[in-house]
Amino acid sequence: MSNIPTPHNGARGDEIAKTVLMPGDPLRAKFIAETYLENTVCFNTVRNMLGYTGTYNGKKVSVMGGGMGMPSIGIYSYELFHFYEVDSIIRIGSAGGYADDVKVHDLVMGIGASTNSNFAHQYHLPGTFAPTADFGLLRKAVEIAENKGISVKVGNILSSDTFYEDESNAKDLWKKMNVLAVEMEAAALYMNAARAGKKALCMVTISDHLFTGESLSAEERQVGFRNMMEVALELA
Ligand SMILES: O=P(O)(O)O[C@H]1O[C@H](CO)[C@@H](O)[C@H]1O
Ligand SMILES: O=c1cc[nH]c(=O)[nH]1
Repeated sequence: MSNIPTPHNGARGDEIAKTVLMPGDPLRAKFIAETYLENTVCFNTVRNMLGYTGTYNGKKVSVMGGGMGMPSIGIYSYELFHFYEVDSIIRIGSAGGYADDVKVHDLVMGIGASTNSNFAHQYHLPGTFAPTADFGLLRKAVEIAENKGISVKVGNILSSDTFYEDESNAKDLWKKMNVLAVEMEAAALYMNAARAGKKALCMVTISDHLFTGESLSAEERQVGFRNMMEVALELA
C-alpha cells in the first residue's frame, strides 16, 4: 500500500472498512458517525473531508464525505477502491426530483446513472458506456427498505456537472426519457467501481423538485435523511 496516505486521505493501513457510506457532505458523514456508530475513529480530516470508521450492529463500517461533483467523488472513490482495498461504496445523497411521482423526502435508488459529463472519455471506449449500480447491492437495499416499510423508487438518475443550468430545456428532455431525479456524482462512482471491479450503489433522498418547486431546508438535508441512512447502514 505504498500509495497511502494519499494527498486527499490521511488514513493508514486498515483504518477503513470494506464498505464505505459516502454522502456528499462531510458533516452528514459526521452526523452518521456520531448518531449511529460505536467505537468510532476519525481517519480523515484532510480538506475537512471527514471520514470515520466504527461499528454498526457489531460490523465494521466507514462513512466519509465525497464532496460535490464528479471530479470530487472521482478522487475519493478511486483512492478507496484502488489504494484502501474498499469493496463497496454506497453513496447516500440528495437529489432534485424530475418525475411527477417523485416527491421531497422520497428515497430513490439509481439503477443507472445517465450523465452530461465527459468522465467516460478517459476509457477510450468505442461507444457509450452505461454506468450502472451493482445488482446485488441494489436488490438488497430495496429489500431492506421494503422490510422497513419505506417506499423506494428505482430507476435512472442523472449525474449532472451543473447545479445551476444556463437557460435550457435540458430537464424537460431528461424527464421525457423517464429520468427520475438529478444529482451530481453517481455516474463517476459507478464508472470507477466498474473499472476497479468493485461495487457501488447510489441512493438519494429527494430534497427539492425541479418542476413543482417543493424543497427542504439545508438543515433538513444535513440531518433529515434518516430513512436512507438506516437502509444504507443495514446494507453495509
Ligand atoms: O447531498 P449530496 O450528497 O452532496 O448530493 C447533491 O447535493 C449537491 C448539490 O447541492 C451535489 O453533491 C448533489 O449530488
Ligand atoms: O444535484 C442536485 C441535488 C439536489 N437538487 C438538485 O436540483 N440538484
